[in-house]
Amino acid sequence: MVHAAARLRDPRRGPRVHAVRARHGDRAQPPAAGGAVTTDATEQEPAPGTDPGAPEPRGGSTVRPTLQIEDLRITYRGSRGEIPAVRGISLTLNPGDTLGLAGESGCGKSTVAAAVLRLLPPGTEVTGRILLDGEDILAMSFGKLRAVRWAGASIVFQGAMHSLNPVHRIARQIAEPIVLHEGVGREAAEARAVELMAQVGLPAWRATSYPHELSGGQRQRVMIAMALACSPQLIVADEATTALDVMIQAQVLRLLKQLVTERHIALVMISHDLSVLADTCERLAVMYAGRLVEHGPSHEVFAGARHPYAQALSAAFPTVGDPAERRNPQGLAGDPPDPADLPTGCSFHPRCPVVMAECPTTPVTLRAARDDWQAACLRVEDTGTDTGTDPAAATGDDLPAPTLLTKGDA
Ligand SMILES: Nc1ncnc2c1ncn2[C@@H]1O[C@H](COP(=O)(O)OP(=O)(O)OP(=O)(O)O)[C@@H](O)[C@H]1O
Repeated sequence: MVHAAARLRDPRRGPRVHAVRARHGDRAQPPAAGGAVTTDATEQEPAPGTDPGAPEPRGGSTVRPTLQIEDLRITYRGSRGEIPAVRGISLTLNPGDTLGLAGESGCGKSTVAAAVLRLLPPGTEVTGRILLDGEDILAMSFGKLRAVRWAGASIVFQGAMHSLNPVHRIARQIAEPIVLHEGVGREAAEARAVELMAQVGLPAWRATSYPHELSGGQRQRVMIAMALACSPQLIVADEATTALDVMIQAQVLRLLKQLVTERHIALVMISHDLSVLADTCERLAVMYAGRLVEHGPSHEVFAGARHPYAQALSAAFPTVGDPAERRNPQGLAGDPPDPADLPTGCSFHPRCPVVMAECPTTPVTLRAARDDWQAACLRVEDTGTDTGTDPAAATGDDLPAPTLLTKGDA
């Protein structure tokens, strides 16, 4: 299970201020001008309250989380100035957990995904912590990071055609990470590639095909086979099936779900489509304007979200099944805010159909609607059924200083 509980950080702690620090190593860049980052008090106090989840005892033993994200904040820096795309996200996935990450375009989903494998552009500022099997991704040397990509965690993006090398045959491409990470000879690695192809439903004769000879669904399967090649503990699937037609999408999703279950892999699946996430993942997290606004059991969130934004998102999809319970899709007026200029109080209040007088002035973070279900809305009564610990409260001020990503990360 994914754990998240909503203990609010002690407001007396106040906002944390970190000095910007460039990591030394591969082609390191100098620290950003100014040398310090302060996030405004509105946003910091109280801090977003999802629990990164202390390792949960299972059958008497302690399970080390596959992925632990603690108070992650990400700011892009470029010609458009500073764009705070992620504003304090905490999540924990244990082995075998499946988490769907949903939200409209621009809410920060892909930024979180890219951060997990440190694939953000140079100059991006990251604070908080990302632990993969206990190892700090942001503090890792580039050499170690290279070893972790594919073998520890792999990512499947939308648009496999662009991710595959057009001049190499399929088996060779799937074999590549095996050769690279396991020191296996090319012939043996390609034999393994053919086995992997069988697991994702691709016939052996396709081993010698080029990407352009495959359909979109087949190419996406190749990407999944590559993602599985080095038996990672974590797969991040970012809109991995969005471009596929519905039949192929259903097949690929079934396959992914099956492989994840069989191999006890943790899965973070990103999509605009809440219904797909609800069908594939056991838990659902909804993002808005760089923050989590709801996090709970998939089917329950999809059927009865607590946050008005998550409600609107799920109402945008038709339900199937019992005709008596069927609903027509409904839209949501307005657009997500500019990440660099968020509305005060609850960021969603200008679009909220049930906005209250205090919403524009009162910052709101995740509240425990239930021990396994949180929503960031003033209308949600905080049951205080917190099962975990606030990362900051648990560790004091020991969260690392921000990392300024360097060219070596790209
Ligand atoms: N490389 C970048 N440089 C500057 N800003 C960026 C960069 N990548 C993303 N952003 C901005 O960060 C914010 C979050 O983008 P992100 O792609 O993470 O959202 P998303 O929820 O994944 O959207 P989508 O579903 O469209 O991929 C957006 O405002 C986006 O414009």
